[in-house]
Amino acid sequence: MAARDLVAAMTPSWEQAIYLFLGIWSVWFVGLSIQRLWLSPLAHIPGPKLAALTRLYELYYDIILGGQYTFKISDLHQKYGPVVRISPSEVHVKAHDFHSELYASPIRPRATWNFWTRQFGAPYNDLATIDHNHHELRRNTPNNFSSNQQACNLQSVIEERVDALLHAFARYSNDVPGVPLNLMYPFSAFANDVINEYAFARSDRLIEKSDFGAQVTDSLLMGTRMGPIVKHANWALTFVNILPESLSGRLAPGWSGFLKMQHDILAQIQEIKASEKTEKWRLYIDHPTIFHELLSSAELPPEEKTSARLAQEGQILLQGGTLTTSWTISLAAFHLVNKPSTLRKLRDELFAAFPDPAEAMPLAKLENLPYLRAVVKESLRHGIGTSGRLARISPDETLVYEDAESGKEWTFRPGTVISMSPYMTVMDKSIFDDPLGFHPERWLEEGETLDKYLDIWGGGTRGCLGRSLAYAELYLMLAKLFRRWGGAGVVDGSNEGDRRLGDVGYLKIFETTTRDCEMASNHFIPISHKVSCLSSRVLARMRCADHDATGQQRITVPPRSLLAEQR
Ligand code: HEM
Repeated sequence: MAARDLVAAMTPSWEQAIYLFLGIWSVWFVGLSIQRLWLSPLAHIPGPKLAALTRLYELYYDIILGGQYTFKISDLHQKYGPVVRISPSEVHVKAHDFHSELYASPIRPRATWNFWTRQFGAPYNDLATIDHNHHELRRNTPNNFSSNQQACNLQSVIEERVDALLHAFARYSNDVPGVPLNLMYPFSAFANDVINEYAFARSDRLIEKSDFGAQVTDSLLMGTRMGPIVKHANWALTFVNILPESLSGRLAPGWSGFLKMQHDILAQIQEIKASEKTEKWRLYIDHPTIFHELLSSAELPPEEKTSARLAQEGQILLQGGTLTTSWTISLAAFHLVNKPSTLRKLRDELFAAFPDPAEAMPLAKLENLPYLRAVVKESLRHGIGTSGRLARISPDETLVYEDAESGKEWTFRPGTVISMSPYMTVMDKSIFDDPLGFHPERWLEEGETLDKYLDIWGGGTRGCLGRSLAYAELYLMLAKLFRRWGGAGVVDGSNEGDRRLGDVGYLKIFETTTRDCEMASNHFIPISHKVSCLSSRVLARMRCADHDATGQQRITVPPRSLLAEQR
């Protein structure tokens, strides 16, 4: 009896329990605040106190306002200078001359940060690998795979898909003349087919589908839109993953398509694994898939060759290889048609270099056409690449940044999380005059001096793996498209463009303005305005030349059968 009384006396009431909890929480909160605001090695870095105190500050801009933190960080730099503390453990630097110091050469190890890599939802992937040496090990095999030489070797694969797309454009404009087409989908189908063919030696041939496989693009976009949520609340991904697929597909629109992509990749890996040491494996010698490369690598230990890990490599290749490139091509097409003076110059150059439209277009020759090269660079600048920041940690080297303007020196201890954003360089007025304008000429006038500011590929040993492939796709697509198709201004607006005898057709802009194409939010890749209807990023009405409603120029049109013969 006495013991029971003692237990009862010691058991706190609900009220007491709440006070106890609040007391402990307050002590913890005060301690944490003192540590973050005054004792942290980052305490001397300027920035908003709230950002230094809690990650909820970043969450507010990322999730509540929807991908707005990049813009907020820009504002913070205006207020606090080139070095700003943007979260309890992250410093952001806006100073291009620090880029080579932060991203550094391979002999200066750079790790990355697990909070930052969570957004990719693929923790075993190369891009998400934290440790420098581990990343090197994983990266080494696909690095050989994605060399310049490999992109050249696969020129025929890329060209075949470009031709297929131009054929699909002609078919579309004949079948439904004047009906607008959202160009993002066909260009995304193109990039997706190429990366599938390039890395997995197979293709869903989205270009041939009547809607250009729009669901695949939407699923990939949905994956990137989940990024900020997964970064701040990683459990959300675990939760969605443990739900039955029929339910998770309904909760997150586009998720079913994303899961299908993952299943397809896994199925292919299992098929390839099963074919090891058989005749089928040998059939791939001419065009090995990334999985053949990884599985036969002598450097990679068995734990690096599990199906789950390989599937994540495949997933990031598909995501990285589709949306970035296709968005850049969409922007190039939009801006060229929207600014006829640039289209005219490009077409003059293409017509002079390739008098016969059916002539082969070797990549090496295209890369040496100055105006085309300038158009590609300007489009990449507008595309930004990854609109988010790229974080690095120097594990054992102290980094120093000296602000030339103020003479102030900043020292970052080993282990400090430091990030920079390509967006802030490529949209910097002091480097690129009228940064939102489309001016390929700047790359001709200022020669190679601007090249170092086009840092959209990231840097150091972790820089983009698909750079050569992306360049090859951009050159071939833009050259072939605008050698055969002209531009005709804006639907219900100006008819000014560039239409020439022999053109297969022309592109006209439909309900899209330059502002619509500007970055409106960051979901690791830039998402443009018209956020509510992502699908309307760039619209172009297409017509084969005989459907020319303006009557300005009647051009003999190749009938569909002739188009097919030309190929
Ligand atoms: C316009 C086109 C593209 C742009 C602007 C771009 C940009 C980038 C950037 C900024 C990074 C992060 C680099 C870093 O952390 O320093 C990256 C990584 C990556 N990209 Fe691209 N990318 C493009 C196209 C492609 C293509 C076509 C592929 C497919 C082969 C690809 C595959 C990858 C992969 C696998 C990584 C991770 C590399 C690693 O961590 O080792 N990208 N890309």
